[in-house]
Amino acid sequence: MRPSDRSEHPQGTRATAHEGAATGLRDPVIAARGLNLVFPTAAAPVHALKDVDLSIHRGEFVSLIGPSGCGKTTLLRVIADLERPTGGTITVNGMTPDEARRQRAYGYVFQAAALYPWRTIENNIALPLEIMGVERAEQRRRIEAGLDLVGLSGFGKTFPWQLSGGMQQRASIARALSFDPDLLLMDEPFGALDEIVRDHLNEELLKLWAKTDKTIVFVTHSIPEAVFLSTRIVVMSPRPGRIHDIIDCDLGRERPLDIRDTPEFLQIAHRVREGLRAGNGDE
Ligand SMILES: Nc1ncnc2c1ncn2[C@@H]1O[C@H](COP(=O)(O)OP(=O)(O)OP(=O)(O)O)[C@@H](O)[C@H]1O
Repeated sequence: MRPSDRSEHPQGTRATAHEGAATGLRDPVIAARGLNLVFPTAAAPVHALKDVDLSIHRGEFVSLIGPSGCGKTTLLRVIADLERPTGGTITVNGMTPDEARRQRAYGYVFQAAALYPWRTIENNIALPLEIMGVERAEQRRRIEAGLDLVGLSGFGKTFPWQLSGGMQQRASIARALSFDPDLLLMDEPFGALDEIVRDHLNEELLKLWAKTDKTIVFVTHSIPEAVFLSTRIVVMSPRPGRIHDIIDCDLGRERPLDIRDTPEFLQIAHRVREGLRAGNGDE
């Protein structure tokens, strides 16, 4: 771990050891330093992000958790170049977010599946490939691989409305992965789904992550979801939006659903809950 990263763990010490061991000295995929974002509004400026320092390394699964309005989505949108910070610096794959977006360094999965209803599932997945000018045969190959990866083989010719909410979200994940980005940004992708479907998709996402070694940044409101999925959990607090704690989640890569009943899991969940409480109390 480099000295400059120490400020990222305001209250955590375990995270420090883990990050060093797991990631060595490789350049971070995402490096935010002193990041600030103030939205000018008619009423009063909103300090959506304040002094955010965060490094995310290749192959990590990092969740952003915190109460409504703490800046989770804003941080994800800054990484994706959908918002511009008003202070500090951020790099994505060593580039500015603008360059990273142009080079299609990431796939983005929104809260709602956001599939085009007039396109079949395979044509939705093909959309980024069409925009990139990928030739037809290669498009076909990638569509099939994408459908297979998210367990939707055989559903390519259906329309979004013919699929359940969970299947639609899988299709949107396949679309985000169609051009094989190393980085996947996911904004509460399973928030609207019922618990059983969500559990299942959490398991599927973990398998996909293990298989592809992507770097994933995942926004959630759910403590169990964050602990189940993540290698690190960034606990954020609101007004202004900032990082309250970064918690190491060293449960190994193989995580069956019943890991959620183990003392290790419950201990991490407890720490996240405490962090959320303390962060809210700081207001
Ligand atoms: N375009 C905007 N203009 C003005 N204020 C904004 C804008 N986008 C976000 N905000 C404000 O910035 C703050 C952070 O919003 P953000 O959506 O990032 O929070 P969040 O943690 O993702 O919340 P939620 O969990 O409800 O999605 C909030 O106070 C929000 O109202």
